[in-house]
Amino acid sequence: MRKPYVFITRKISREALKGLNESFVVNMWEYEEQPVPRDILLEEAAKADALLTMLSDKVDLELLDAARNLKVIANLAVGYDNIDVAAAIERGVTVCNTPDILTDTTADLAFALLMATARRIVEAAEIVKAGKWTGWSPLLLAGHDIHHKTIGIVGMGKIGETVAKRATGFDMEILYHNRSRNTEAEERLGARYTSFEELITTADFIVCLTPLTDETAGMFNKEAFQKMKQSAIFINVSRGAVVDEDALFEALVKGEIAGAGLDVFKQEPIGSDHPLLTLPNVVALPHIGSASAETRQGMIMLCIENIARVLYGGQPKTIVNP
Ligand SMILES: NC(=O)C1=CN([C@@H]2O[C@H](COP(=O)(O)OP(=O)(O)OC[C@H]3O[C@@H](n4cnc5c(N)ncnc54)[C@H](OP(=O)(O)O)[C@@H]3O)[C@@H](O)[C@H]2O)C=CC1
Ligand SMILES: O=CC(=O)O
Repeated sequence: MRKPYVFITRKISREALKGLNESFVVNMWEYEEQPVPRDILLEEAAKADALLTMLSDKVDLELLDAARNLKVIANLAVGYDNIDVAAAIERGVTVCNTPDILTDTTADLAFALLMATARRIVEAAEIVKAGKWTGWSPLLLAGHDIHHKTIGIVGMGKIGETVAKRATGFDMEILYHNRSRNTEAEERLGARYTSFEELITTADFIVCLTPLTDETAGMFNKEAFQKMKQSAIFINVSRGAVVDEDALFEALVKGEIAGAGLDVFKQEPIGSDHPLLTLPNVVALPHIGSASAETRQGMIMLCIENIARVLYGGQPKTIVNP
């Protein structure tokens, strides 16, 4: 009998594959930092019973139509906007992601980015390393206070709540906006539900943690940035496409807002000549929200477990139900 074929779209440790190797034929793209080329992905998908994908792999109709044997896609991310989930489900393919396991690590990064942007940590460190620190002065690199300010979280889900928990330690007032109220966060963290409009006009820190959907795409546009306080700092750890990056650039250049901390971009990797990267009040990171060694290892093991469960005919631990 043919053994099920599993294709992994990025190099991961062979050690992690032990649980799959006994029962399945496993193959992987052997590069850690380079995504699998599209033609190879399509060829592999055509043979695969299971795919372990990255958020940079586009799983669209073309791929799904080529993937006649495919039973499960395990995406190494909680976000799944890279996958046409409805089309996968229609074809009987189970889609899995990695919620929960990355929540704390991503919230740590979001809060670190907020702090780095507010307190100009990257600028300050660069000045010291470049030998440009000429001495102490009263307003040298004076940034914005974080404590006792108002944080507005758009997307108060698992990660949003965990960022809010960190904000309580800084005595911050917490506002949030979702499509539906999160009463648990209100009770546990003292968060207050507001409209999107109220949140963006009153918060000192606006933190985006929604998934990328048709509704959230471009939600931070010119109009939104114009409504923010001139002292506001915008933090995005969601997906780049929730932001109109030209509008953000304009808002920063015109001083309509004070700064931005960005872990995600519309085009990843962002080109080094992108206008946003020329601004001193932008802290830009290479999409590292969940990138701690422990969490990434846990995410890989969860994907492997999900694949094994589905190929053995069972239910995955974490399934995407849009
Ligand atoms: N930068 C990085 O490395 C990482 C980025 N992420 C991103 O963070 C996202 C959130 O993850 P997680 O917290 O686990 O997901 P959750 O599903 O737990 O939370 C998402 C939240 O967004 C809200 N939301 C959805 N649509 C809208 C909308 N149109 N307007 C306002 N709020 C909305 C949801 O509430 P409601 O349904 O009531 O609207 C929910 O509270 C991921 O989808 C991913 O894109 C995640 C991990 C790492
Ligand atoms: O961006 C990362 C994710 O897990 O989603």
